[in-house]
Amino acid sequence: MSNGEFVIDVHGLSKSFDGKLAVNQLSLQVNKGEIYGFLGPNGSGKTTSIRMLCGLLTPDSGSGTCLGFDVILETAEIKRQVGYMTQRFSLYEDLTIQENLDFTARVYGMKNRREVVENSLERLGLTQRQKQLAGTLSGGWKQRLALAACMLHEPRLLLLDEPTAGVDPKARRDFWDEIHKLAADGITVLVSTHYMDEAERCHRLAYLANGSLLTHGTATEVVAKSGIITWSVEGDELIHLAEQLRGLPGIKQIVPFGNTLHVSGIDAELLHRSISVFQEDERYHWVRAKPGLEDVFIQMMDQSQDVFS
Ligand SMILES: Nc1ncnc2c1ncn2[C@@H]1O[C@H](COP(=O)(O)OP(=O)(O)OP(=O)(O)O)[C@@H](O)[C@H]1O
Repeated sequence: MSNGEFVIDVHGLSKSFDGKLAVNQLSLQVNKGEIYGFLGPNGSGKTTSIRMLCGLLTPDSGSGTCLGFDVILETAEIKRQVGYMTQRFSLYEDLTIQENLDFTARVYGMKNRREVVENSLERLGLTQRQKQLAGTLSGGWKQRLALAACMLHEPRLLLLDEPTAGVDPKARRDFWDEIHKLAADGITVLVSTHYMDEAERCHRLAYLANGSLLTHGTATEVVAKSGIITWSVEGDELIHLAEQLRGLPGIKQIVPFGNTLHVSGIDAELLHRSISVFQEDERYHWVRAKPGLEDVFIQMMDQSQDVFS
């Protein structure tokens, strides 16, 4: 890699579609062997960012490198060397498992195709089922097959766009174990997700809203930077309590969490003043809670809607 340091190193990437800004001045640095999470609501620009990084979309402005190659001038090299798993797995449902892998190996122009596909089938434990149509596999197996397909050419960078959407929790956990193994082998992974548990499994993460990167860092740093203060309350008829709390000074959000409500704000004193009346009510039990990523991201989503709506 020419920059010798970052696997992804881009500055000020922007992209508009029909005059509407989809990604606004994205700057991002990702280290080798790092699992970097991309979070944000639907339409926030995650896919567009990933496509600019792997050379499928040309940025309107900005510059940088991916795997040491220029994201504007050397896109052919980048495309050859990244593994890109698109949303909905991009498998051909009416081709067999073996044919899907073979097709991908052909796309990458691999010379030792047969051997590579056979090895991949064996690693997946799908040799016996290689003639089965990909469309008949379960969601978890489709996902494993798609990951195997984008790993055939041994990329050093994986770009995974919502790889676990609609997959059951066991398959998601297995998938993340696999991702961590790959990262331990030095493969860098950029992964977009809507799942908070997955966000917590990333080494670092970024949150996008309306095309702009609002925050980034480790999960702990992101929570600490947000300055959010959260109280958790237990008791009966929390739904009525929520109605009474909504809109009071200092209360920015009220979110049900199982049998509790999380009541959060940024101004500790104002928040405390607003909830103090209800703290005296013996029907409720209040404790200061450790805010999680979900509290922070809900808050960010609300803020960005305030700004952009
Ligand atoms: N090819 C395109 N033509 C026109 N508009 C597009 C195109 N691709 C993306 N957009 C728009 O750009 C914005 C960002 O979309 P993008 O798909 O990057 O978001 P996302 O964060 O990946 O969303 P999701 O979580 O739903 O996948 C959206 O408003 C989307 O409609």
